[in-house]
Amino acid sequence: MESAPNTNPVPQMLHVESNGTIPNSNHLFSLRSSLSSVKVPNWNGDLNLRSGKKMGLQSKENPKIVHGEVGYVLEDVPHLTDYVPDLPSYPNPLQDNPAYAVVKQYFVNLDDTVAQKIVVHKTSPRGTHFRRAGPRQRVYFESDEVHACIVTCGGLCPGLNTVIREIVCGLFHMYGVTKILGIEGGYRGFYARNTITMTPKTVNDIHKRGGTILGTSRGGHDTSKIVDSIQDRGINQVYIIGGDGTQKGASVIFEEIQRRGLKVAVAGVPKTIDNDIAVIDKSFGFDTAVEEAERAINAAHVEAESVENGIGLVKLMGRYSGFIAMYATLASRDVDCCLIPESPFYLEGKGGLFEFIEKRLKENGHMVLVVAEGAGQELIAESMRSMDHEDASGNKLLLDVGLWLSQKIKDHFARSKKVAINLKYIDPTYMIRAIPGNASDNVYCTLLAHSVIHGAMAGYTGFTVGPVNGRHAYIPFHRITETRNKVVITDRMWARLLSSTNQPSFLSHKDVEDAKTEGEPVTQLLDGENCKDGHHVVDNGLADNGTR
Ligand SMILES: Nc1ncnc2c1ncn2[C@@H]1O[C@H](COP(=O)(O)OP(=O)(O)O)[C@@H](O)[C@H]1O
Ligand SMILES: O=P(O)(O)OC[C@H]1O[C@](O)(COP(=O)(O)O)[C@@H](O)[C@@H]1O
Ligand SMILES: [Mg+2]
Repeated sequence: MESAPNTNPVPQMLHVESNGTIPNSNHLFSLRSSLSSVKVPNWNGDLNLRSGKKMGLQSKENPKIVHGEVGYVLEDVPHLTDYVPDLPSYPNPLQDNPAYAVVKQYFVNLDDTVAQKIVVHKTSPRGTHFRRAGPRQRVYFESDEVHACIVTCGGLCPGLNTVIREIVCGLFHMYGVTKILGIEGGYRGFYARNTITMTPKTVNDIHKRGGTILGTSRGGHDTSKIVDSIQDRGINQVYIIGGDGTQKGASVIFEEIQRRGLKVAVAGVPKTIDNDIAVIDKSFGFDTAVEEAERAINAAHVEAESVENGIGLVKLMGRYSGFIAMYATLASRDVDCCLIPESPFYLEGKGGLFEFIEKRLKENGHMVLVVAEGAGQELIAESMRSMDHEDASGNKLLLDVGLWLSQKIKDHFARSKKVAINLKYIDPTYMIRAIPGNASDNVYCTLLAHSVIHGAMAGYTGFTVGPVNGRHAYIPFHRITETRNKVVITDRMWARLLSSTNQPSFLSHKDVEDAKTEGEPVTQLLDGENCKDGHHVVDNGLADNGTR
């Protein structure tokens, strides 16, 4: 354990040449040869990257966007050389690593980028791209200079320990980094808790455990205290694992570090069990959660079919997005009705839930309902106290739809006296996220860890890593925090679900039309995503698997 921060000074001055250029900026502009025009909005006016002029501090309001031919756009991530002067680079030590040296084309070409949209028309512009993740020929840290730290924030998710383990082992084995600290208990751990020294030995078997060995928390994001702690301890690589809230926090930390002119790479690994993080294909732990959710649905099915007029009701996580409920339903095939936040429903009257339950019980003698925790919140609010409560991170605190729905169904059938039902309610909420990652999530976590390490070592900062159409990319923080993925109820995946359960859509003609307009363009099935304002991505998050 290390308790007292050391005071290892790091460069504080932001050096700008008198002619406004940034030294060592060649790296940054390696794309320039292939670009017809390069436009960087708001960076001290409209400057041209070809001239290598200073770009100003980067932020959500001042993104690093590069335009190329035929509508090519690179939404780039910041690099330490953008604001730290005279940064030397070094050959990547992986060149001498026997495990990697034999791999043909192991290093990523500096000009490689990943397209956000892969389904295009003959006349489509090339569209938005992100920088491809992976090891570079040259790095901006020497192995013994690196002092890394890892922090986990927000809710738990299967695979957290695997990401931690692989960051530690990857830094150690690939880059020879030995100084790695674990920050305990989320963001507040930077200034209020001790740190843990981490080595491959101490993390050796943590991937077999659920949770995070570092602990986590909500709230407690005090930017200046966090950056003071980073600076005081001499930390120069910060690995931040967490969801949308965490990545917003990481973005603010990056901006403060940049403002102070510190040579510190800030890199995020996106985490959320709800799979609602924008841009990336899928978040780690999601598959594991769906698998575990299916076990609960199985139990509900067994209970329901064993009694007369049995109803099994399962509540699953999904605060704003119903991906877990949708995929668990699709995987199970035992579910008669799936309710998610994106699809409003109603209980009474023609086309309502009660009518459907009666019909299914008559047909089959039992039924299984799955409800995502964020579903029907407005309905509950009508019959219960106010719903405007928040947790320490500012997330909406939900009213318990599972208990509410159970009671409503029981009341309805008691009142109608038509059928005597036997309802079993299962709430596996925390069980699906407090488990270790499954095999495929563990491999995915390893790739995420490797990608994030390569990015930080190569001097990139202010980025999150994740697969975009199957290729790992470096994505600027703001792109994954400005919007969240939701199930598009006018998209094919939801149609598949409706056809597998044969449940009512609960939508009027007007609802369908409204949903289509919200998700413009209506050609989304061809595009594979809903794009608004150029980059508002709202799709089912599971691209590149041939399912769309
Ligand atoms: N807008 C924000 N700016 C700075 N920090 C934030 C912001 N939103 C959330 N955070 C911080 O990020 C951490 C995790 O956020 P939370 O929403 O609880 O989980 P998650 O990252 O999983 O979404 C908390 O410590 C919280 O204080
Ligand atoms: O009880 P907690 O820890 O606040 O977590 C509950 C919430 O966390 C989630 O799992 C997602 O949280 P994140 O924002 O951390 O990804 C939600 O589905 C759920 O509502
Ligand atoms: Mg969140």
